[in-house]
Amino acid sequence: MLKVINISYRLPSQRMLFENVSITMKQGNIIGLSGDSGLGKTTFAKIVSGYLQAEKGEINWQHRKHEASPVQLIWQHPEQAVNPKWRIDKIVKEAGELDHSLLAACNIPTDWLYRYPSQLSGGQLQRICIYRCLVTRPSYIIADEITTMLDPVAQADIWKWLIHYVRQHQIGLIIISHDVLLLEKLCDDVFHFRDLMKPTAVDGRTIY
Ligand SMILES: Nc1ncnc2c1ncn2[C@@H]1O[C@H](COP(=O)(O)OP(=O)(O)OP(=O)(O)O)[C@@H](O)[C@H]1O
Repeated sequence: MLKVINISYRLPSQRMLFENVSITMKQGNIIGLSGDSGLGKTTFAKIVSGYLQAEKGEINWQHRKHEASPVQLIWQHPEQAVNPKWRIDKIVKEAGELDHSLLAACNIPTDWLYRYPSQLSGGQLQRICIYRCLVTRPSYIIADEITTMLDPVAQADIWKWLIHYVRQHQIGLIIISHDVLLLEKLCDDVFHFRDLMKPTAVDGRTIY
């Protein structure tokens, strides 16, 4: 179980961005998170995956001993998530030993490993970022607008195998998107970010 309990975040300007956000999910569940621009969804994702510290609140998970965070974030802009001066083989090996069966599952031909990020399309580079996330064997993944910049065919392609993979490996997935129709198609449940902040969430909002 991933339990996020009453987390609050204050911006450098001292304005509270959000207060008492709670969510509970099991491995193997797929949850959609929508909400207006600027509500704090990306900030929430960064906190839960360990990139930012909440002002208060708790994040708990049950996880086997592991070096990498059990909650991994896949970013919206893959080109900003990788070092442009590194070849792809170096980028992926940074996250873990090369796993050829996972490369095949991600539909990544080995010749991509000898290219630089600028020599791959946005969709191809996002696959590399997804591989890099999966090779750390996460228990949970937060996918923050990961296909927004892709054409519909590339979008459908990524979701088809990623959803299959997380279901097969019992990984919990939170998908953040403005596309509510897409969320309704892919997810077991869809929530508006604002609903996670309701006062009723004081003792932790339980999904399922
Ligand atoms: N380090 C920071 N300094 C100042 N303001 C920040 C900082 N980080 C986030 N913000 C502000 O916090 C608000 C929430 O940002 P965030 O990216 O989390 O929202 P979001 O809900 O993901 O939006 P979108 O749907 O547009 O991606 C925005 O107004 C943003 O400008």
